[in-house]
Amino acid sequence: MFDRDSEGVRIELRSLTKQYPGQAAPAVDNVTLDIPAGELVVFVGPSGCGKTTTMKMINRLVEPTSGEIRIGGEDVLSLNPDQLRRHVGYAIQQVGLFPHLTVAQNIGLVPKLLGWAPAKVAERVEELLALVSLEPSAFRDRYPRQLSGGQQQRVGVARALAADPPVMLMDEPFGATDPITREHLQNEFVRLQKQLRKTIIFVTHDFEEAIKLGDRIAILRERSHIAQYDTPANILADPADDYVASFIGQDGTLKRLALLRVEDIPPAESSPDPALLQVAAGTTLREALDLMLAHGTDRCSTPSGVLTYASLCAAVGAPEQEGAGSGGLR
Ligand SMILES: Nc1ncnc2c1ncn2[C@@H]1O[C@H](COP(=O)(O)OP(=O)(O)OP(=O)(O)O)[C@@H](O)[C@H]1O
Repeated sequence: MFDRDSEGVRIELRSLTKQYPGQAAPAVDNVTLDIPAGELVVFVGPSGCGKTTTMKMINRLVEPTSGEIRIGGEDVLSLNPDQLRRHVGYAIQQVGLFPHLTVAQNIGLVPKLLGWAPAKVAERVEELLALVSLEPSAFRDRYPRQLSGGQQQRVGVARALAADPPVMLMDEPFGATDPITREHLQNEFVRLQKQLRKTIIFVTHDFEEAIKLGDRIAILRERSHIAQYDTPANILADPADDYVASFIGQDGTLKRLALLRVEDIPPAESSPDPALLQVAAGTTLREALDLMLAHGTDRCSTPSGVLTYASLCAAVGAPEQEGAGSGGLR
């Protein structure tokens, strides 16, 4: 199957349609989309617009009414659905851990089905627990009921990664956690994906989450019609229409600042200035702005030079406001 290589493979959806029996309109209507190898694509859209149906057709938990799906060039509809699902990682909000199996047994389920030797399964479980920041010795023998919601979701993500599939489908995998745990899981996930470069489809109705995680975002309307499919930066800079703009909301400028780091923009002066507020490389422009506001200054120094409030505004095409440095972007 397409997972000879555990790095991502391309997914192609062609005129994909799902008409549930007895429904007047299709839940997904004629969707065509290319998901490049190794990218994380987020589907965002309102409840009922068909995100989950679209995703579940890719691992054939839902059978398409018509259309084509290719993963790594292979025609998914001609594969055996059970075999297919062993090669596509799947993580969902409800986690779906088996209550009577330990954490290690839950994570090892698919590798075991694929016939891995027990020692290799055990080794993989240890590696994955460490990867999702759960201490193996403390967690491997617990049962799901002995874990917090956030810990269960991590085990869910570890299980989806277990057989090292090139494709992962994730349906609100962090949805059931409180905002702090959720942010922590998102940060870990961004770090993981930088290493793993899987092809991931990630469903959420949280646009902030989409911006944070997505290489690209597909903003969906009803019946999974694609309103815009582009990088977070391009969507924020140039929303296709009012519908897309309504997802971005009033604080589009702040969201764009959060996507750029201080080294990404031309400094106002090219040498650092030790007398100014010091901001480390890797800091986002939004964090730099917050620091400048907190220190009551409109200038800061980074390893690549001096940034000013005006240079931040110019970087995201925002009009510079009167009284620069006093919170004009807020
Ligand atoms: N098994 C089913 N039988 C009939 N209709 C269904 C079935 N599953 C989903 N639908 C309908 O298809 C449409 C799309 O549902 P889907 O779950 O894909 O949306 P979604 O965007 O994932 O929604 P949410 O964000 O609320 O999970 C909805 O109108 C839903 O009622």
